[in-house]
Amino acid sequence: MRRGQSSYNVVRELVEMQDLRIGIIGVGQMGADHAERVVRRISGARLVAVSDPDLPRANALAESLGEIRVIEDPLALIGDAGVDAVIIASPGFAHAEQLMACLEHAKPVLCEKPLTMDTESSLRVVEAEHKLGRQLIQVGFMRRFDPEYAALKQLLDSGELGRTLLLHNVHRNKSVPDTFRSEMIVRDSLVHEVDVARWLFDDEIARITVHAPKPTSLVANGALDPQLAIFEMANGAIADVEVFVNFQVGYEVRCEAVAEKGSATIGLGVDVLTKRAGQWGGAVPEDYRVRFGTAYDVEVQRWVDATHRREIDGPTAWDGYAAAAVCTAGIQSLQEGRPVEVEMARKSEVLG
Ligand SMILES: NC(=O)C1=CN([C@@H]2O[C@H](COP(=O)(O)OP(=O)(O)OC[C@H]3O[C@@H](n4cnc5c(N)ncnc54)[C@H](O)[C@@H]3O)[C@@H](O)[C@H]2O)C=CC1
Ligand SMILES: O=C1[C@@H](O)[C@H](O)[C@@H](O)[C@H](O)[C@H]1O
Repeated sequence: MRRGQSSYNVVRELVEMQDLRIGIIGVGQMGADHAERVVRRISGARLVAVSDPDLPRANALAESLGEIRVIEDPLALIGDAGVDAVIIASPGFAHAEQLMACLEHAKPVLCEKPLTMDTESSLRVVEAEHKLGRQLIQVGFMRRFDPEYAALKQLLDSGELGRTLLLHNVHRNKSVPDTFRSEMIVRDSLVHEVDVARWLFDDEIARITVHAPKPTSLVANGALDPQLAIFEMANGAIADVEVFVNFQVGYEVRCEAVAEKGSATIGLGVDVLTKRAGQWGGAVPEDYRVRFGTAYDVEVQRWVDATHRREIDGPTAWDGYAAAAVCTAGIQSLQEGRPVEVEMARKSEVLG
């Protein structure tokens, strides 16, 4: 014990020494949300650094959350000896380079989806991680941690309803920025259902068709919105997905699984059903941060806990790669107006 130091402080310091020291890259909407989560709700970890090319934004966030360093260069944050683990919440185009740097420095990383922007770079990431002989990358497909999705997965896996034959999905955002084009709807939004279908069916998507009905007149950037996607799973099951990112009303995510002996639906929002002033109904969440707040909390807490054990506990780099391959085929389908086979390396050939 140092002179003048209380035993309480010694214990506190020991606890803090064991905390995972997290650095966050990209502190826009999602990164700022994760920063607040790590500071206020996650145990066994503390936020020590942030990085964002928008320095005023990074400075303002760091100041509002306490003693947090701002490291201008994201690669310097990854290499910093005071950072044990990284959350990547930069835009998708920056992920490949930042993930490779995390692998180079052997830093565990929770990377927001998409893993990278294309199949080839995603595969390079998978291969680089495999070479290290340790899984360091977890991908931010947070729906796997949502209590409703988790209950649905458990029910389907129990076999109580027989084999699952179909999934009907709805994915609607209130609105997105003007820069959100047709391809982004596939890569940034539909990618969640790509992961959900692979996860719930425990199977790969063999073929994808993305249809573009007459677009909403409420976006002026030429985006094909809404889109209707059909995933044909390798084992013959089918999932359909409506993605509509300028729905105006609010955020809605639903999934109905149809099985041999019954069906199960999540995302009805029935827990907020109210009756008042001669009307009945409930609130529609504004966005994903509201609808999936618990899922993000569980995702980050389980990632922190697993990182302490030198493991990951969630979607792997392979899952990110598979999703990238499906989205690449999906974009081709959207452009060519036909079903497209998904081209993917064999898992056993890449991972042994
Ligand atoms: N899991 C989920 O439900 C969600 C995931 N996301 C994902 O999170 C990531 C970030 O998305 P948003 O926060 O919505 O975007 P955003 O545009 O709100 O924030 C991105 C931030 O990254 C910064 N940035 C730009 N280039 C950078 C670089 N090269 N290195 C580091 N930072 C850089 C920007 O200045 C900005 O502050 C994306 O991968 C996105 O797909 C976003 C929303 C929800
Ligand atoms: O990941 C997300 C956003 O990037 C995307 O833009 C939204 O469509 C999704 O609902 C949200 O979960």
